[in-house]
Amino acid sequence: MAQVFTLLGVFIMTNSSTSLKRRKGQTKDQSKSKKSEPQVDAQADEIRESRFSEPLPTFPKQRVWTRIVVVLGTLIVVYFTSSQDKIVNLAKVKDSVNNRKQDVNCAQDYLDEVSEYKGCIPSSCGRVVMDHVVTNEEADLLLDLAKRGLSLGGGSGGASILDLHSGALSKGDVFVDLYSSINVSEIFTLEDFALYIRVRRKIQEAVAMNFKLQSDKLYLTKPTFFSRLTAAKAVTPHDEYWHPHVDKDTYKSFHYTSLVYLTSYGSDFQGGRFIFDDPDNVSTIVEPKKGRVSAFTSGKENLHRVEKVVQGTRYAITVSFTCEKKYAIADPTLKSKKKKQ
Ligand SMILES: O=C(O)CCC(=O)C(=O)O
Ligand SMILES: [Fe+2]
Repeated sequence: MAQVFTLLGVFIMTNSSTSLKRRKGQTKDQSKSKKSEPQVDAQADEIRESRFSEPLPTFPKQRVWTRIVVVLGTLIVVYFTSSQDKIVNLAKVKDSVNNRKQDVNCAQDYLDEVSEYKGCIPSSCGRVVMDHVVTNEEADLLLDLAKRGLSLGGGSGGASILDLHSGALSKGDVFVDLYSSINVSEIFTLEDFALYIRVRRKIQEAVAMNFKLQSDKLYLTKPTFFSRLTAAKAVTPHDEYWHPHVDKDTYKSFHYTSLVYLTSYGSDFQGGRFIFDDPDNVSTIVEPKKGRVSAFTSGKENLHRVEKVVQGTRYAITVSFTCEKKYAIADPTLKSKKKKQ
């Protein structure tokens, strides 16, 4: 706003000096005409003198005020429009990207923490989008897996999750343990787990490559889950997925977050874009697309949110990695999930 007032001040000063010049100019002209008409009588001189000593006529004053109003209005519009979001599209659905990376400065606390893990320190913090790590076929199979699992539960609000590791599944307003109520081999196959493990390993390699890490210094960590988002009204706070958050604040163990999208923005659902809320009101947007992987450092440098889904169903997998071995989790296996008696 300071700029607005500075500009306004400059404008008013410019305007008053113009008025002054105009008045000076008038005096000069008058003296010129005096020289060319030496016989002007005393009465006319008196009238001229009294005209110059009078206040300025009202017409220029109106012009000044009109200009002030116009300039002020323009500056206010400029001020408010410039304080609105600036959009950066990191990856749109129509794009097909290999490794589209955007570097950002690491948050100091993230850097301090991660610096303790040799081989797990990013070359720079940031985000990367990759459309060729997970194939379309793998994405379709993972989508089918997610639908099968979620068909046994499903939240009453707009967000449902399925965690293949723990068996946590949204059901109504709560989470249930899927593996305690069913024999897992009734719904999932060995191939499902093999696919899940293959995909998560490919993602781990891709994260390591893009952030220049040693892949074996990264460990899968929890929670790692499938998500299904719809436009249904939120029932519990868990349904409010659209709030800006920092993954590392929510989950202490996270150092790298990755997302695999199983459906596409624009065709399978509307809304639901992934947004990094960057400094200076910049919104950096990733449009979810089937098979697209988005990965980022999990610190405060990557504050983010998911837009509300307004139509359709959005499926994704959150796959998270840590540098801290004690937070590592094993890959899920079909065998270890037995129906509890
Ligand atoms: O599904 C997404 O795009 C992001 C989800 C997310 O922010 C999270 O799981 O922490
Ligand atoms: Fe997140």
